[in-house]
Amino acid sequence: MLVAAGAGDRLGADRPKAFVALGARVLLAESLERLDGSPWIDAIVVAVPEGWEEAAIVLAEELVTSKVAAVVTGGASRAHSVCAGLEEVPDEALVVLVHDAARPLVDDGVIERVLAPLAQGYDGVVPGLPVADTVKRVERGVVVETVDRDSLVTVQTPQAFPAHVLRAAYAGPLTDASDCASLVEARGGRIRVVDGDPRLLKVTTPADLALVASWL
Ligand SMILES: Nc1ccn([C@@H]2O[C@H](COP(=O)(O)OP(=O)(O)OP(=O)(O)O)[C@@H](O)[C@H]2O)c(=O)n1
Ligand SMILES: C[C@](O)(CO)[C@H](O)COP(=O)(O)O
Repeated sequence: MLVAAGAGDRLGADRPKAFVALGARVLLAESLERLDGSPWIDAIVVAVPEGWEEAAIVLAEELVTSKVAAVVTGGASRAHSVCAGLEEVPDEALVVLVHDAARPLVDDGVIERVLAPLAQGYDGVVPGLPVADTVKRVERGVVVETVDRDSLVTVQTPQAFPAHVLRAAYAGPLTDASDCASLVEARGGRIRVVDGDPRLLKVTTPADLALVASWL
């Protein structure tokens, strides 16, 4: 599943983030084409903002993608968009991989890394990166604690789950979960972390967009 229904307020563009230019085409095109070309992926459900469904269908046709099973209207939060996408995931799917369109530079390396540990019985697998900076907990502008960063990672997508585990997690309250794994964790699920990739940077600000464009 490719979630692309965010507004992109922090990017400050005149259109939803998935449809801003990245190089010669739109941001959504990059991850869509990469997932479509992956031998590990059979079907793709794309969630886009209301009013952008037709644009996404046209884009998929222009890219000559062959695996787009459905384009759905996303929701008010990422979790609601994932929920909408899950409705269209084929019943026979055993594994669901959820990826942010805002991370265009997805490749088969990270897809293989998140899929492999599922065979060992994990309830989910996420790519993570070590924290490079010192981390402090702050209250009203004053440091209250310097946090031990050795056990911390920042988490990326794609995130992979057995389909029944992800469906069960999204059948309950969505809370304000910022990623899929946190809903699985809340039900006691065991999530494995594998190596992420700095080039899987999430395009959030204009500086991120310029950086990712320079890597293309
Ligand atoms: N209602 C939402 C919100 C986010 N996303 C997707 O979730 C991913 C991560 O979201 P992020 O880029 O962090 O947030 P945006 O809502 O897109 O950006 P902003 O918070 O700046 O508005 C993106 O691919 C985004 O399209 C989504 O499908 N539906
Ligand atoms: C899912 C995610 O990309 C994992 O890092 C991230 O939580 C989404 O960010 P958001 O800003 O909370 O939408």
